[in-house]
Amino acid sequence: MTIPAIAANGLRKSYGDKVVLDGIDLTVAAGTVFSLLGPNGAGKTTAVKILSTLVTADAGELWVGGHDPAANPQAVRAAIGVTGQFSAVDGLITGEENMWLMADLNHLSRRDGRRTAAELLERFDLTDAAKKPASTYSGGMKRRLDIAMTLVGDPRIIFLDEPTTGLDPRSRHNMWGIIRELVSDGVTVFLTTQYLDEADELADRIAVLDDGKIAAEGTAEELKRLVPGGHVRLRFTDPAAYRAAVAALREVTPDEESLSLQIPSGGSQRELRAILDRLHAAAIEADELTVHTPDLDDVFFALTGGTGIPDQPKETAR
Ligand SMILES: Nc1ncnc2c1ncn2[C@@H]1O[C@H](COP(=O)(O)OP(=O)(O)OP(=O)(O)O)[C@@H](O)[C@H]1O
Repeated sequence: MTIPAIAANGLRKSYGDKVVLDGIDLTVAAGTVFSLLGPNGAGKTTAVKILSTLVTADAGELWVGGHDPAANPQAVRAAIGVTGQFSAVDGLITGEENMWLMADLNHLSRRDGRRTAAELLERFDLTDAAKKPASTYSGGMKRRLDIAMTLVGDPRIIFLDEPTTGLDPRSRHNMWGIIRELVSDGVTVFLTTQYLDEADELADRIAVLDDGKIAAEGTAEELKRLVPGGHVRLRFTDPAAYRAAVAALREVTPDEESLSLQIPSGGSQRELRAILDRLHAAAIEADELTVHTPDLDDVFFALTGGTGIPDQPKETAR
């Protein structure tokens, strides 16, 4: 068995009376993306802070990059990079100067530091902005600079704490490309996010954090199999047709206001035909029929009672 890049066993942390992490177990294989998914305040940042040695745990066995963060924080720090809500970017100096500072902190020679900085600025499309103060950068540019600064130390494990929160769709997709590139270089990524589509898109494994506990853990596909979220949705413009359909079909969840109804379904041809046959037999014509397969939204709502996840565009209809 290979040694995991990150492991936690029974991780606990409270602030006063508030239990933030209530016995968390997780394992992250080297070279994979692990996503800790949860709503605001779920404890994601606290978990990152503990694993990256910024905060000490109350209890639990931890293992990061071959070391125990509590016993050997320096060794853990040498193996990891952290970017996110507590960004290291200094807005008063230029992007390039931020990179040079990082090179100094990593004890690179002046020559190596300048070369590495130039290469990373180029890689993250920041060469043109390199001589401008970082305070003038857009949100996406700041995040890219933050990651570039982290990579100066060539970490094998990177913690990305909500790397795309607040970014526009284009910058989000850029960031996803950067994360994929890191993984293709063999880096292990520990990603926290409140976005289900982000976890679905990037993560090899996902843990859903809710109320200080891991509510479920697995691949996106495994998590989706946990919930019977699949359904067919029919929409009508004619109220009479809508009412006739509600009467004609079985297991219907009607929504009077939108003149639509849902029928649980795995979306197979046979199931669809059964629905269409019934509509046909009753001479009812729906104005719209969509098939929805379960997605991480369904998983999340089933597991957590639907607290606090922001609205996201649903792209599951076909
Ligand atoms: N230093 C602290 N002192 C007291 N309470 C804290 C401290 N840090 C975090 N908390 C509390 O712990 C809980 C979890 O916070 P944390 O920042 O880990 O959540 P999160 O999942 O990262 O959420 P967000 O998406 O808002 O960053 C919150 O209720 C927060 O108020």
